Amino acid sequence: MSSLWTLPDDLVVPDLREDHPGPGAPIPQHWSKCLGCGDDQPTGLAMECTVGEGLSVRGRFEVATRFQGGPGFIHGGILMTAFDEIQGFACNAVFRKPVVTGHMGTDFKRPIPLGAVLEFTARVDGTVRRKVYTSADVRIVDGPFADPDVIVGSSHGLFVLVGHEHFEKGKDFADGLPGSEDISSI
Ligand SMILES: CCCCC/C=C\C/C=C\C/C=C\C/C=C\CCCC(=O)SCCNC(=O)CCNC(=O)[C@H](O)C(C)(C)COP(=O)(O)OP(=O)(O)OC[C@H]1O[C@@H](n2cnc3c(N)ncnc32)[C@H](O)[C@@H]1OP(=O)(O)O
Repeated sequence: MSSLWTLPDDLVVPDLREDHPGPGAPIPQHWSKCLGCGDDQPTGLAMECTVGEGLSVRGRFEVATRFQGGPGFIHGGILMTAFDEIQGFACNAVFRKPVVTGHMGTDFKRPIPLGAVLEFTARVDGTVRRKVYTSADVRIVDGPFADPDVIVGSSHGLFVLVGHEHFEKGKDFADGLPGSEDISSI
């Protein structure tokens, strides 16, 4: 079973920037307090991301006990959080500009056990004006149920390019603010 998701006919596939780093280059957290990638967010996923082939990025994290939904398995919302993060990173790697999630859909194809090490691949499929269309999949590459040939979940997203003023509205409520070490400060 797979969700219905149709890319628009007027999709524009972006070129890679000349200074785009090659596959395997590490991508820093976008800021330390982020639930998805931050290293100063003890309840978070601390997803580690690298540049992938072409317009893609990769991300990895281990399913900790605190991410349990049904007994022994990942909570579906945690998987969606990871997909949100990695598709956001795909946009950021290609455009080096902030995006926010407008819409996301996720297919849960196989149960994912606690202790599994998940590897995500996300890519920019194209743009229409400020809209960035993305897709992603995930495999278990280590730990229980590991089989790198099996896609255990997939996702599509519509992200919207925004200016930094979008985030100004949150400053009064923020738990810290991005620093120079975070890619958000670019
Ligand atoms: C303090 C400084 C901090 C600076 C941080 C800076 C940067 C961060 C940098 C890097 C990040 C790196 C990696 C990212 C990692 C993770 C990402 C996680 C992302 C999130 O987790 S983020 C939280 C959840 N997210 C929201 O909190 C969004 C709430 N929302 C809004 O803020 C508005 O809704 C917005 C801005 C989306 C649009 O508003 P708007 O007024 O700017 O523009 P508008 O409405 O015109 O939409 C423009 C075109 O998008 C289409 N469109 C819009 N929404 C759609 C939908 N749902 N479905 C289908 N199409 C949609 C329209 O139909 C139109 O399409 P068209 O061009 O065809 O007319």
